[in-house]
Amino acid sequence: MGKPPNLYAFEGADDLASNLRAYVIDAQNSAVDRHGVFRVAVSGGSLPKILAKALLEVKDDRKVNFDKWEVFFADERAVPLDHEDSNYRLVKEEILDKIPAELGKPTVYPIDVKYLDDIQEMADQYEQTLVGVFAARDSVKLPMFDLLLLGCGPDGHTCSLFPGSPLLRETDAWVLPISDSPKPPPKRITLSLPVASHGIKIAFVATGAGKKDVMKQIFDTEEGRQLPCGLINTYAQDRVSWFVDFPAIEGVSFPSRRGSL
Ligand SMILES: O=C(O)[C@H](O)[C@@H](O)[C@H](O)[C@H](O)COP(=O)(O)O
Repeated sequence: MGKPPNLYAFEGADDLASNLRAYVIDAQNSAVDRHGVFRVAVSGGSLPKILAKALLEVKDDRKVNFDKWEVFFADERAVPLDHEDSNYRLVKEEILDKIPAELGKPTVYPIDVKYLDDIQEMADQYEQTLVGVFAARDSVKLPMFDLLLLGCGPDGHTCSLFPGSPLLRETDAWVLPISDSPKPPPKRITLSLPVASHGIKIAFVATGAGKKDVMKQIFDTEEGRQLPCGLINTYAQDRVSWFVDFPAIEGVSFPSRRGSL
């Protein structure tokens, strides 16, 4: 038995956002001290809006140093970048377009839309992007993000890794195509489970009563530990922190720290 993940629960969105902010800025500062940049992978879904609140709305005296950020997509839908299903578009509209000039500009790595009709090629190209940034594949086994910011679906999926998917068994590729995602749209690319579990820090954000059944499964049952989010908890242990609100953990027995980090 390793060290369990951290589960932080907050009464409201403001509290969650200010604690998420503190956590992200700590991760940013240690990454910048370590290697001069902050490499982050983000998901779609409800996460970008909550992250925007944490990074851009909460006021305190600590600085989000966007100049040092390199932003990647933990998963992305195979659609044009201005399409309403695009995670890039979501992150751009919620966060990138709203960053005030004095906080600097992140470097962003979207998918290459040349390959919309060939998602295997799109996944391979995105993997090559990671290779270019994180070092050659033969010199590092897996890319190590400083922080992965992930969501959790009501079925326990994360990134575009869905329960029972053969993609969960992939041990070699860093980025995988999926053509039959149960959550629309069907065609996507996603980080593989080993990459998603390998971050220096991994944060899940899950809010609302719609998540309470899956949270109970993931934290309180053996079956739930086999779901994609549960597998990341098992592999990454206390490198994982969950930021949730009270409705999302109603009935969960696993101990949570309430109110602050
Ligand atoms: O592109 C996607 O579909 C997302 O990356 C996906 O993995 C998301 O994070 C979860 O479905 C949770 O979404 P919610 O936070 O909206 O429930």
